[in-house]
Amino acid sequence: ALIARHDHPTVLWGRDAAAVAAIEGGGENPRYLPGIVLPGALRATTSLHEALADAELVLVVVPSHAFAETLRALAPLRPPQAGVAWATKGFEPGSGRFLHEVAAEMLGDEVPLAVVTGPSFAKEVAEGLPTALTVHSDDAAFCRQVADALHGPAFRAYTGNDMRGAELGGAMKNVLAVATGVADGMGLGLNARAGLITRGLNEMLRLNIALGGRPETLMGLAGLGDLVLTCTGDLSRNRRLGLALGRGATIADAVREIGQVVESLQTADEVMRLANAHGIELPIAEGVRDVLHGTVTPAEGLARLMARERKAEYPQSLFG
Ligand SMILES: NC(=O)C1=CN([C@@H]2O[C@H](COP(=O)(O)OP(=O)(O)OC[C@H]3O[C@@H](n4cnc5c(N)ncnc54)[C@H](OP(=O)(O)O)[C@@H]3O)[C@@H](O)[C@H]2O)C=CC1
Ligand SMILES: O=C(CO)COP(=O)(O)O
Repeated sequence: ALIARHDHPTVLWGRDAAAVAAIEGGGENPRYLPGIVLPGALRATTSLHEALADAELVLVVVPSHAFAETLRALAPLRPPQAGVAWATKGFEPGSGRFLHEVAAEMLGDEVPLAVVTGPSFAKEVAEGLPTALTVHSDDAAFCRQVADALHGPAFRAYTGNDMRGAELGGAMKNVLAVATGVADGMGLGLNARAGLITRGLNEMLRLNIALGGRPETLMGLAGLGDLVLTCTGDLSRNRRLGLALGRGATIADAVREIGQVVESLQTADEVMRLANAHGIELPIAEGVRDVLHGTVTPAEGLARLMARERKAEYPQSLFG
């Protein structure tokens, strides 16, 4: 909708014929964006072939568990001129690979790739509310092309060249949003929420540095920006999962009630796999992983965090 509003001929592909018909015929996505009038210029189709014909840019926005299969389907249909960007947040479930690694393997090293990420609830973007996010790519020209398509009167698209850091931020904030949701659901107060956000940012920074990433990416829209949004905004599905668990709901009931993708359910495992592989302690992310697996209750998770030894806030500088 955003790109179509910027006068780019835009074709949305979806697999649900009824949803596609509602968008194409009625200008509305009744399940995911009810009541929001989509631009008349936005086309929709169930044919990936039709969606990709003549495309100059492909933007993938499926959940992380569907990322690889979607790239596999689009790879043979992608016009040679079209680079591939994605707004998906997470890792490849099971392998923990970064999505830019999956994309490079499936599409080949010569295809321009970009990560679109930052604090951007879909509903607010669709409503035309002011939003700022960031596009990261190793290909500067493609990065500018993606940012230009998104940038407009109500949308600021920044650019960068740290795909790894940008993807790590988008993935980790979903896990940390569950933690603040749990704390708020348990009624632990505003101090606890601010403490979790700040120490959560510290977990992002430490893992990113262990992976060889740049701290400024995590201090920007891809990290801190999205962390604050998702840890405080009740539009976040990951935060809502935490809220429900903190109030005593079961995971199954909470997920059913939310009715949309909750990326942390997969990402928490992959974040901890990455952290363990690099010998990095992430007590908040680990607590979320264990609560999501049901091996620890929210109260036990809290007790575990509070019982940790006192230590320096920054044992060593993160900024060199
Ligand atoms: N919503 C948001 O505010 C933001 C979301 N993101 C990220 O975007 C990604 C998608 O999230 P979001 O759109 O919100 O999730 P939703 O749960 O709202 O929607 C998921 C969409 O992906 C489709 N889908 C799921 N699996 C497949 C598949 N195998 N093949 C094709 N289509 C599939 C669904 O189709 P169907 O209805 O047929 O199941 C549906 O249209 C996530 O990684 C999320 O973190 C990033 C920024 C903001
Ligand atoms: O990524 C998002 C906003 O930037 C959406 O967050 P949730 O997936 O938690 O709803």
